[in-house]
Amino acid sequence: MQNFFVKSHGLGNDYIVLNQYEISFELTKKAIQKICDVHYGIGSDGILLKVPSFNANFGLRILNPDGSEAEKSGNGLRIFAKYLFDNKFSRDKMFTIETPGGLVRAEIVEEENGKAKTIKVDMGKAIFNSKKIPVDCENEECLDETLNLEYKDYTINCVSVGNPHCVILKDELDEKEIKEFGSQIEHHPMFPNRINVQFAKIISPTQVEILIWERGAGWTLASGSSSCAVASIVAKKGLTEKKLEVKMPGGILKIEIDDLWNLKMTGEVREIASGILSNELIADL
Ligand SMILES: N[C@@H](CCC[C@H](N)C(=O)O)C(=O)O
Repeated sequence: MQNFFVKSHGLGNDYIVLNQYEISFELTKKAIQKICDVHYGIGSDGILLKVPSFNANFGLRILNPDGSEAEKSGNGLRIFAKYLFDNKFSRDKMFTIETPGGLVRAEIVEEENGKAKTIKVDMGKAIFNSKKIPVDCENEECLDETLNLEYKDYTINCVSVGNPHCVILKDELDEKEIKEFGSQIEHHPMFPNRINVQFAKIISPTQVEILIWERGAGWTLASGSSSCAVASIVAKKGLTEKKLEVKMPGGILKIEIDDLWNLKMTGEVREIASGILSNELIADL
């Protein structure tokens, strides 16, 4: 077993990719936490594990740095698509990937020196039904509802794009505020599966700026599923058009939404490093 890894990022949202058939250890909660730790491991916003699929060309599991599992990840899917193309698992530029949050179609739209650079992912449908997100809300859709924290209230809007999101519209974005309250919102009893949190500011009918607090990861520089979630909410409220740019601290993603709320996301991915996990790290997992 080689224990080969690749580390890449999508706009500063970084993932380690592993192949289930190329690792000699069990990816337990403790192992995930250690590998994602910046001091004891490689450090990352999560692990992408290549697994077999009967329904798609490839299968993907997405593991958060706290050891929990996510249903979907936008940057994770683009990073995984680059890994598949660059490492010749797929010679086609279009292929399907099965995630626990649904089947997606990925397309390499731009290459650089034979490696994938810009990737488009068909992320599936935005779902606004409270029960399906899930969010404990009396109304069928959780839009403009009040979330009570201990010393603060927020007006929230919830959506699932395969994984659950809570979007809070703001006139001004404050990094300190999302870092202070992100975890409390993520763990609020209204959200039985916890939730990803975004603060969002409308810049124009075609641009929105966001800050992100990710379930199981905390503050991140970018998030693909968060971008899709925010785009769905602001478009549903009629605050923007359905083709828009989402600006994050790490960069910009392009989102397109059709009349049935199907989402397409396009953006760059860059490889950081590849190598072999040390036997000394594996012995401590
Ligand atoms: N960074 C991701 C989202 C990863 C999953 C998330 N932490 C969750 O638990 O749902 C993205 O780019 O979408």
